[in-house]
Amino acid sequence: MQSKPVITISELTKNYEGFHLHIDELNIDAGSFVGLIGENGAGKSTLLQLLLNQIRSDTGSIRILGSSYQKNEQQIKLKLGVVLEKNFFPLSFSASQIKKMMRDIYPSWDEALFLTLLQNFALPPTKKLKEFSRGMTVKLNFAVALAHHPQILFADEATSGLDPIVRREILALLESYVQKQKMTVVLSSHILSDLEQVASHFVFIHNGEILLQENRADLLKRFIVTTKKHKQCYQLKQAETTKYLVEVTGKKTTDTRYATLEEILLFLVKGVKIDEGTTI
Ligand SMILES: Nc1ncnc2c1ncn2[C@@H]1O[C@H](COP(=O)(O)OP(=O)(O)OP(=O)(O)O)[C@@H](O)[C@H]1O
Repeated sequence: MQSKPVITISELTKNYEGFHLHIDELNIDAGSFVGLIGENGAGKSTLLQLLLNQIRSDTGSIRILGSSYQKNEQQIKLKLGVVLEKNFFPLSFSASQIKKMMRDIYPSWDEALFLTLLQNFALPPTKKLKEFSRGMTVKLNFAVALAHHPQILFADEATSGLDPIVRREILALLESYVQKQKMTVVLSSHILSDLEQVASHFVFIHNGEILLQENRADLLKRFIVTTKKHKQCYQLKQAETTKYLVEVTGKKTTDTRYATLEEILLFLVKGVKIDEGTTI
């Protein structure tokens, strides 16, 4: 059965000097874990800011949970969880003080869940944020974002600068919310190996446009890496060997392997597409 989209974008544009974001169409279904990926300056944060109504688009429309910000901003925002790269809570606050603040904002605030998350993350309730490490701060921000049962969670580069163990802990938690509660996650990250493990869909932005949107299972089975040149392939010259990315047409042979997400993106952006008849 097809899920209903919880995010619908059509003909969205946003212009800055020297940068143009243009998204024809993007639909994100409930219960998806979307990895938003792209090079520095590709437009990931701009798209997330538009999705959160932090900036206005020049043209086009965004519908979140079947409604628009023009009509229902407050109701929509109460159903969203947000974790950004920078912490936005006062550093003089403790987790307990943040808890008091959040329960006045969110009618769906779940105090028991928040305390459980603090405990699971081993976060002290009374220590001030200014005494937290980066990892502790990020965990707290996720605990706050999850404790009001958001239907969609947006995270922009939130796990950058964290060690792999903390990142895995956070991603596994998000994965469990997606699977058990059909929460939708849209998470931007440059750590492609993380996303390769947890994301169910990838949206790849390049120069302000969506170059690729595909589900994980299809994308990671679509390309193989080989050292043999094929008639139609992407070539990436590296220091020692030249590797080719080939779209899978038949069976994968034993001398090839599936491309990683990082290789696919690197080949698509930096690789040279070799068409039939081209000599290299
Ligand atoms: N407020 C702004 N005013 C002018 N230009 C902006 C503004 N915000 C973003 N831009 C420009 O929009 C482009 C996309 O930036 P954005 O932050 O969306 O990229 P990103 O994909 O999130 O990059 P990164 O991975 O480096 O965080 C950049 O060229 C940036 O300079």
